[in-house]
Amino acid sequence: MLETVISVNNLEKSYKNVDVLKKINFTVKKGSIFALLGSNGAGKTTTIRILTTLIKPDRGDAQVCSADVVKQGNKVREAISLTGQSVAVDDILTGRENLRLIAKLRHLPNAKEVADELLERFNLTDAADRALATYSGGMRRRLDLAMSLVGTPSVIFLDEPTTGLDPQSRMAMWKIIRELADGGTTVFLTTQYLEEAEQLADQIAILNEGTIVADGTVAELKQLLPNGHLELRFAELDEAKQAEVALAAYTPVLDEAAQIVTVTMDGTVKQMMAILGELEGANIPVLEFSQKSPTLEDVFLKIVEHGKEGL
Ligand SMILES: Nc1ncnc2c1ncn2[C@@H]1O[C@H](COP(=O)(O)OP(=O)(O)OP(=O)(O)O)[C@@H](O)[C@H]1O
Repeated sequence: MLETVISVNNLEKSYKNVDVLKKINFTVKKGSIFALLGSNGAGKTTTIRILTTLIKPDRGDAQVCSADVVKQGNKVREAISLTGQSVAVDDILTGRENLRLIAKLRHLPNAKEVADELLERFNLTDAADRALATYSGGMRRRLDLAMSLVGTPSVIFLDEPTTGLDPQSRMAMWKIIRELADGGTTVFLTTQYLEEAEQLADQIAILNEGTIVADGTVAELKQLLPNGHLELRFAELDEAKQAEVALAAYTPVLDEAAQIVTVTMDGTVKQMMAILGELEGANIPVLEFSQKSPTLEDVFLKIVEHGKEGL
């Protein structure tokens, strides 16, 4: 069985009268990618700040690499690195100088080699001797991540690693993150992009109003929302409108421009046949239909809207 690298137990944190974290619990396995999802202000950064020893919880405890984040902060800090939302690198120095500086600060004997190897790995060799001020957003993020890998930490915390990146840079970042996990590094990331969590994460936890409302693999989370959708397209808008009336029992949504009616269903063949039979009986010809499984976004929105009990 895979080793647990992060363990969070009944963690609580409040600021004045705001209860940011209310007894949260989760565990993260070695070499996995864990994504913490939540709306703005849900408490994601607060969780990361506690796990990286920047702030202390009010109650509960957490261990990272078997060390307690409050009582053994030094041990935790030796095992981790944190890459924040704001890029914490020096603009006047070059990429290479930034990396060497960090390697020296970490007392690595081979700072030059470490910097060269990371520049190569992050595809920054060509820009290595340019001042950082000339780097694009994607290059800065790559350098930021490269800097956090100096000293080969066991666990890396990435707070919204791809916010503001274009699709190409985002995919390059995803590739690097996957490679890190494949190499045995545990990755803890927060993201506002559900697609990012769906693409990358082995395990996802959804934080809502200070509570973990869902925790599992993408497939497990999707099972929380068994309902799927059936999209029915019609040749004429008039037919689509008739279908909307005929299928009133299935909460239809009409897209007039596309002449598509989307209905909610339980995903069974029986119900699909009942829906199509209904239209057949009413003499409304369907041009084409397709079944849609719930996306992670559907699950997230539903949970955030209604809480887990409302699913
Ligand atoms: N130092 C502080 N003092 C008072 N309130 C704070 C402090 N830090 C965070 N908060 C509040 O705690 C709540 C959670 O903040 P946090 O930054 O953890 O959320 P988040 O999920 O990371 O949000 P975002 O996606 O916007 O970054 C917010 O309501 C925030 O205003």
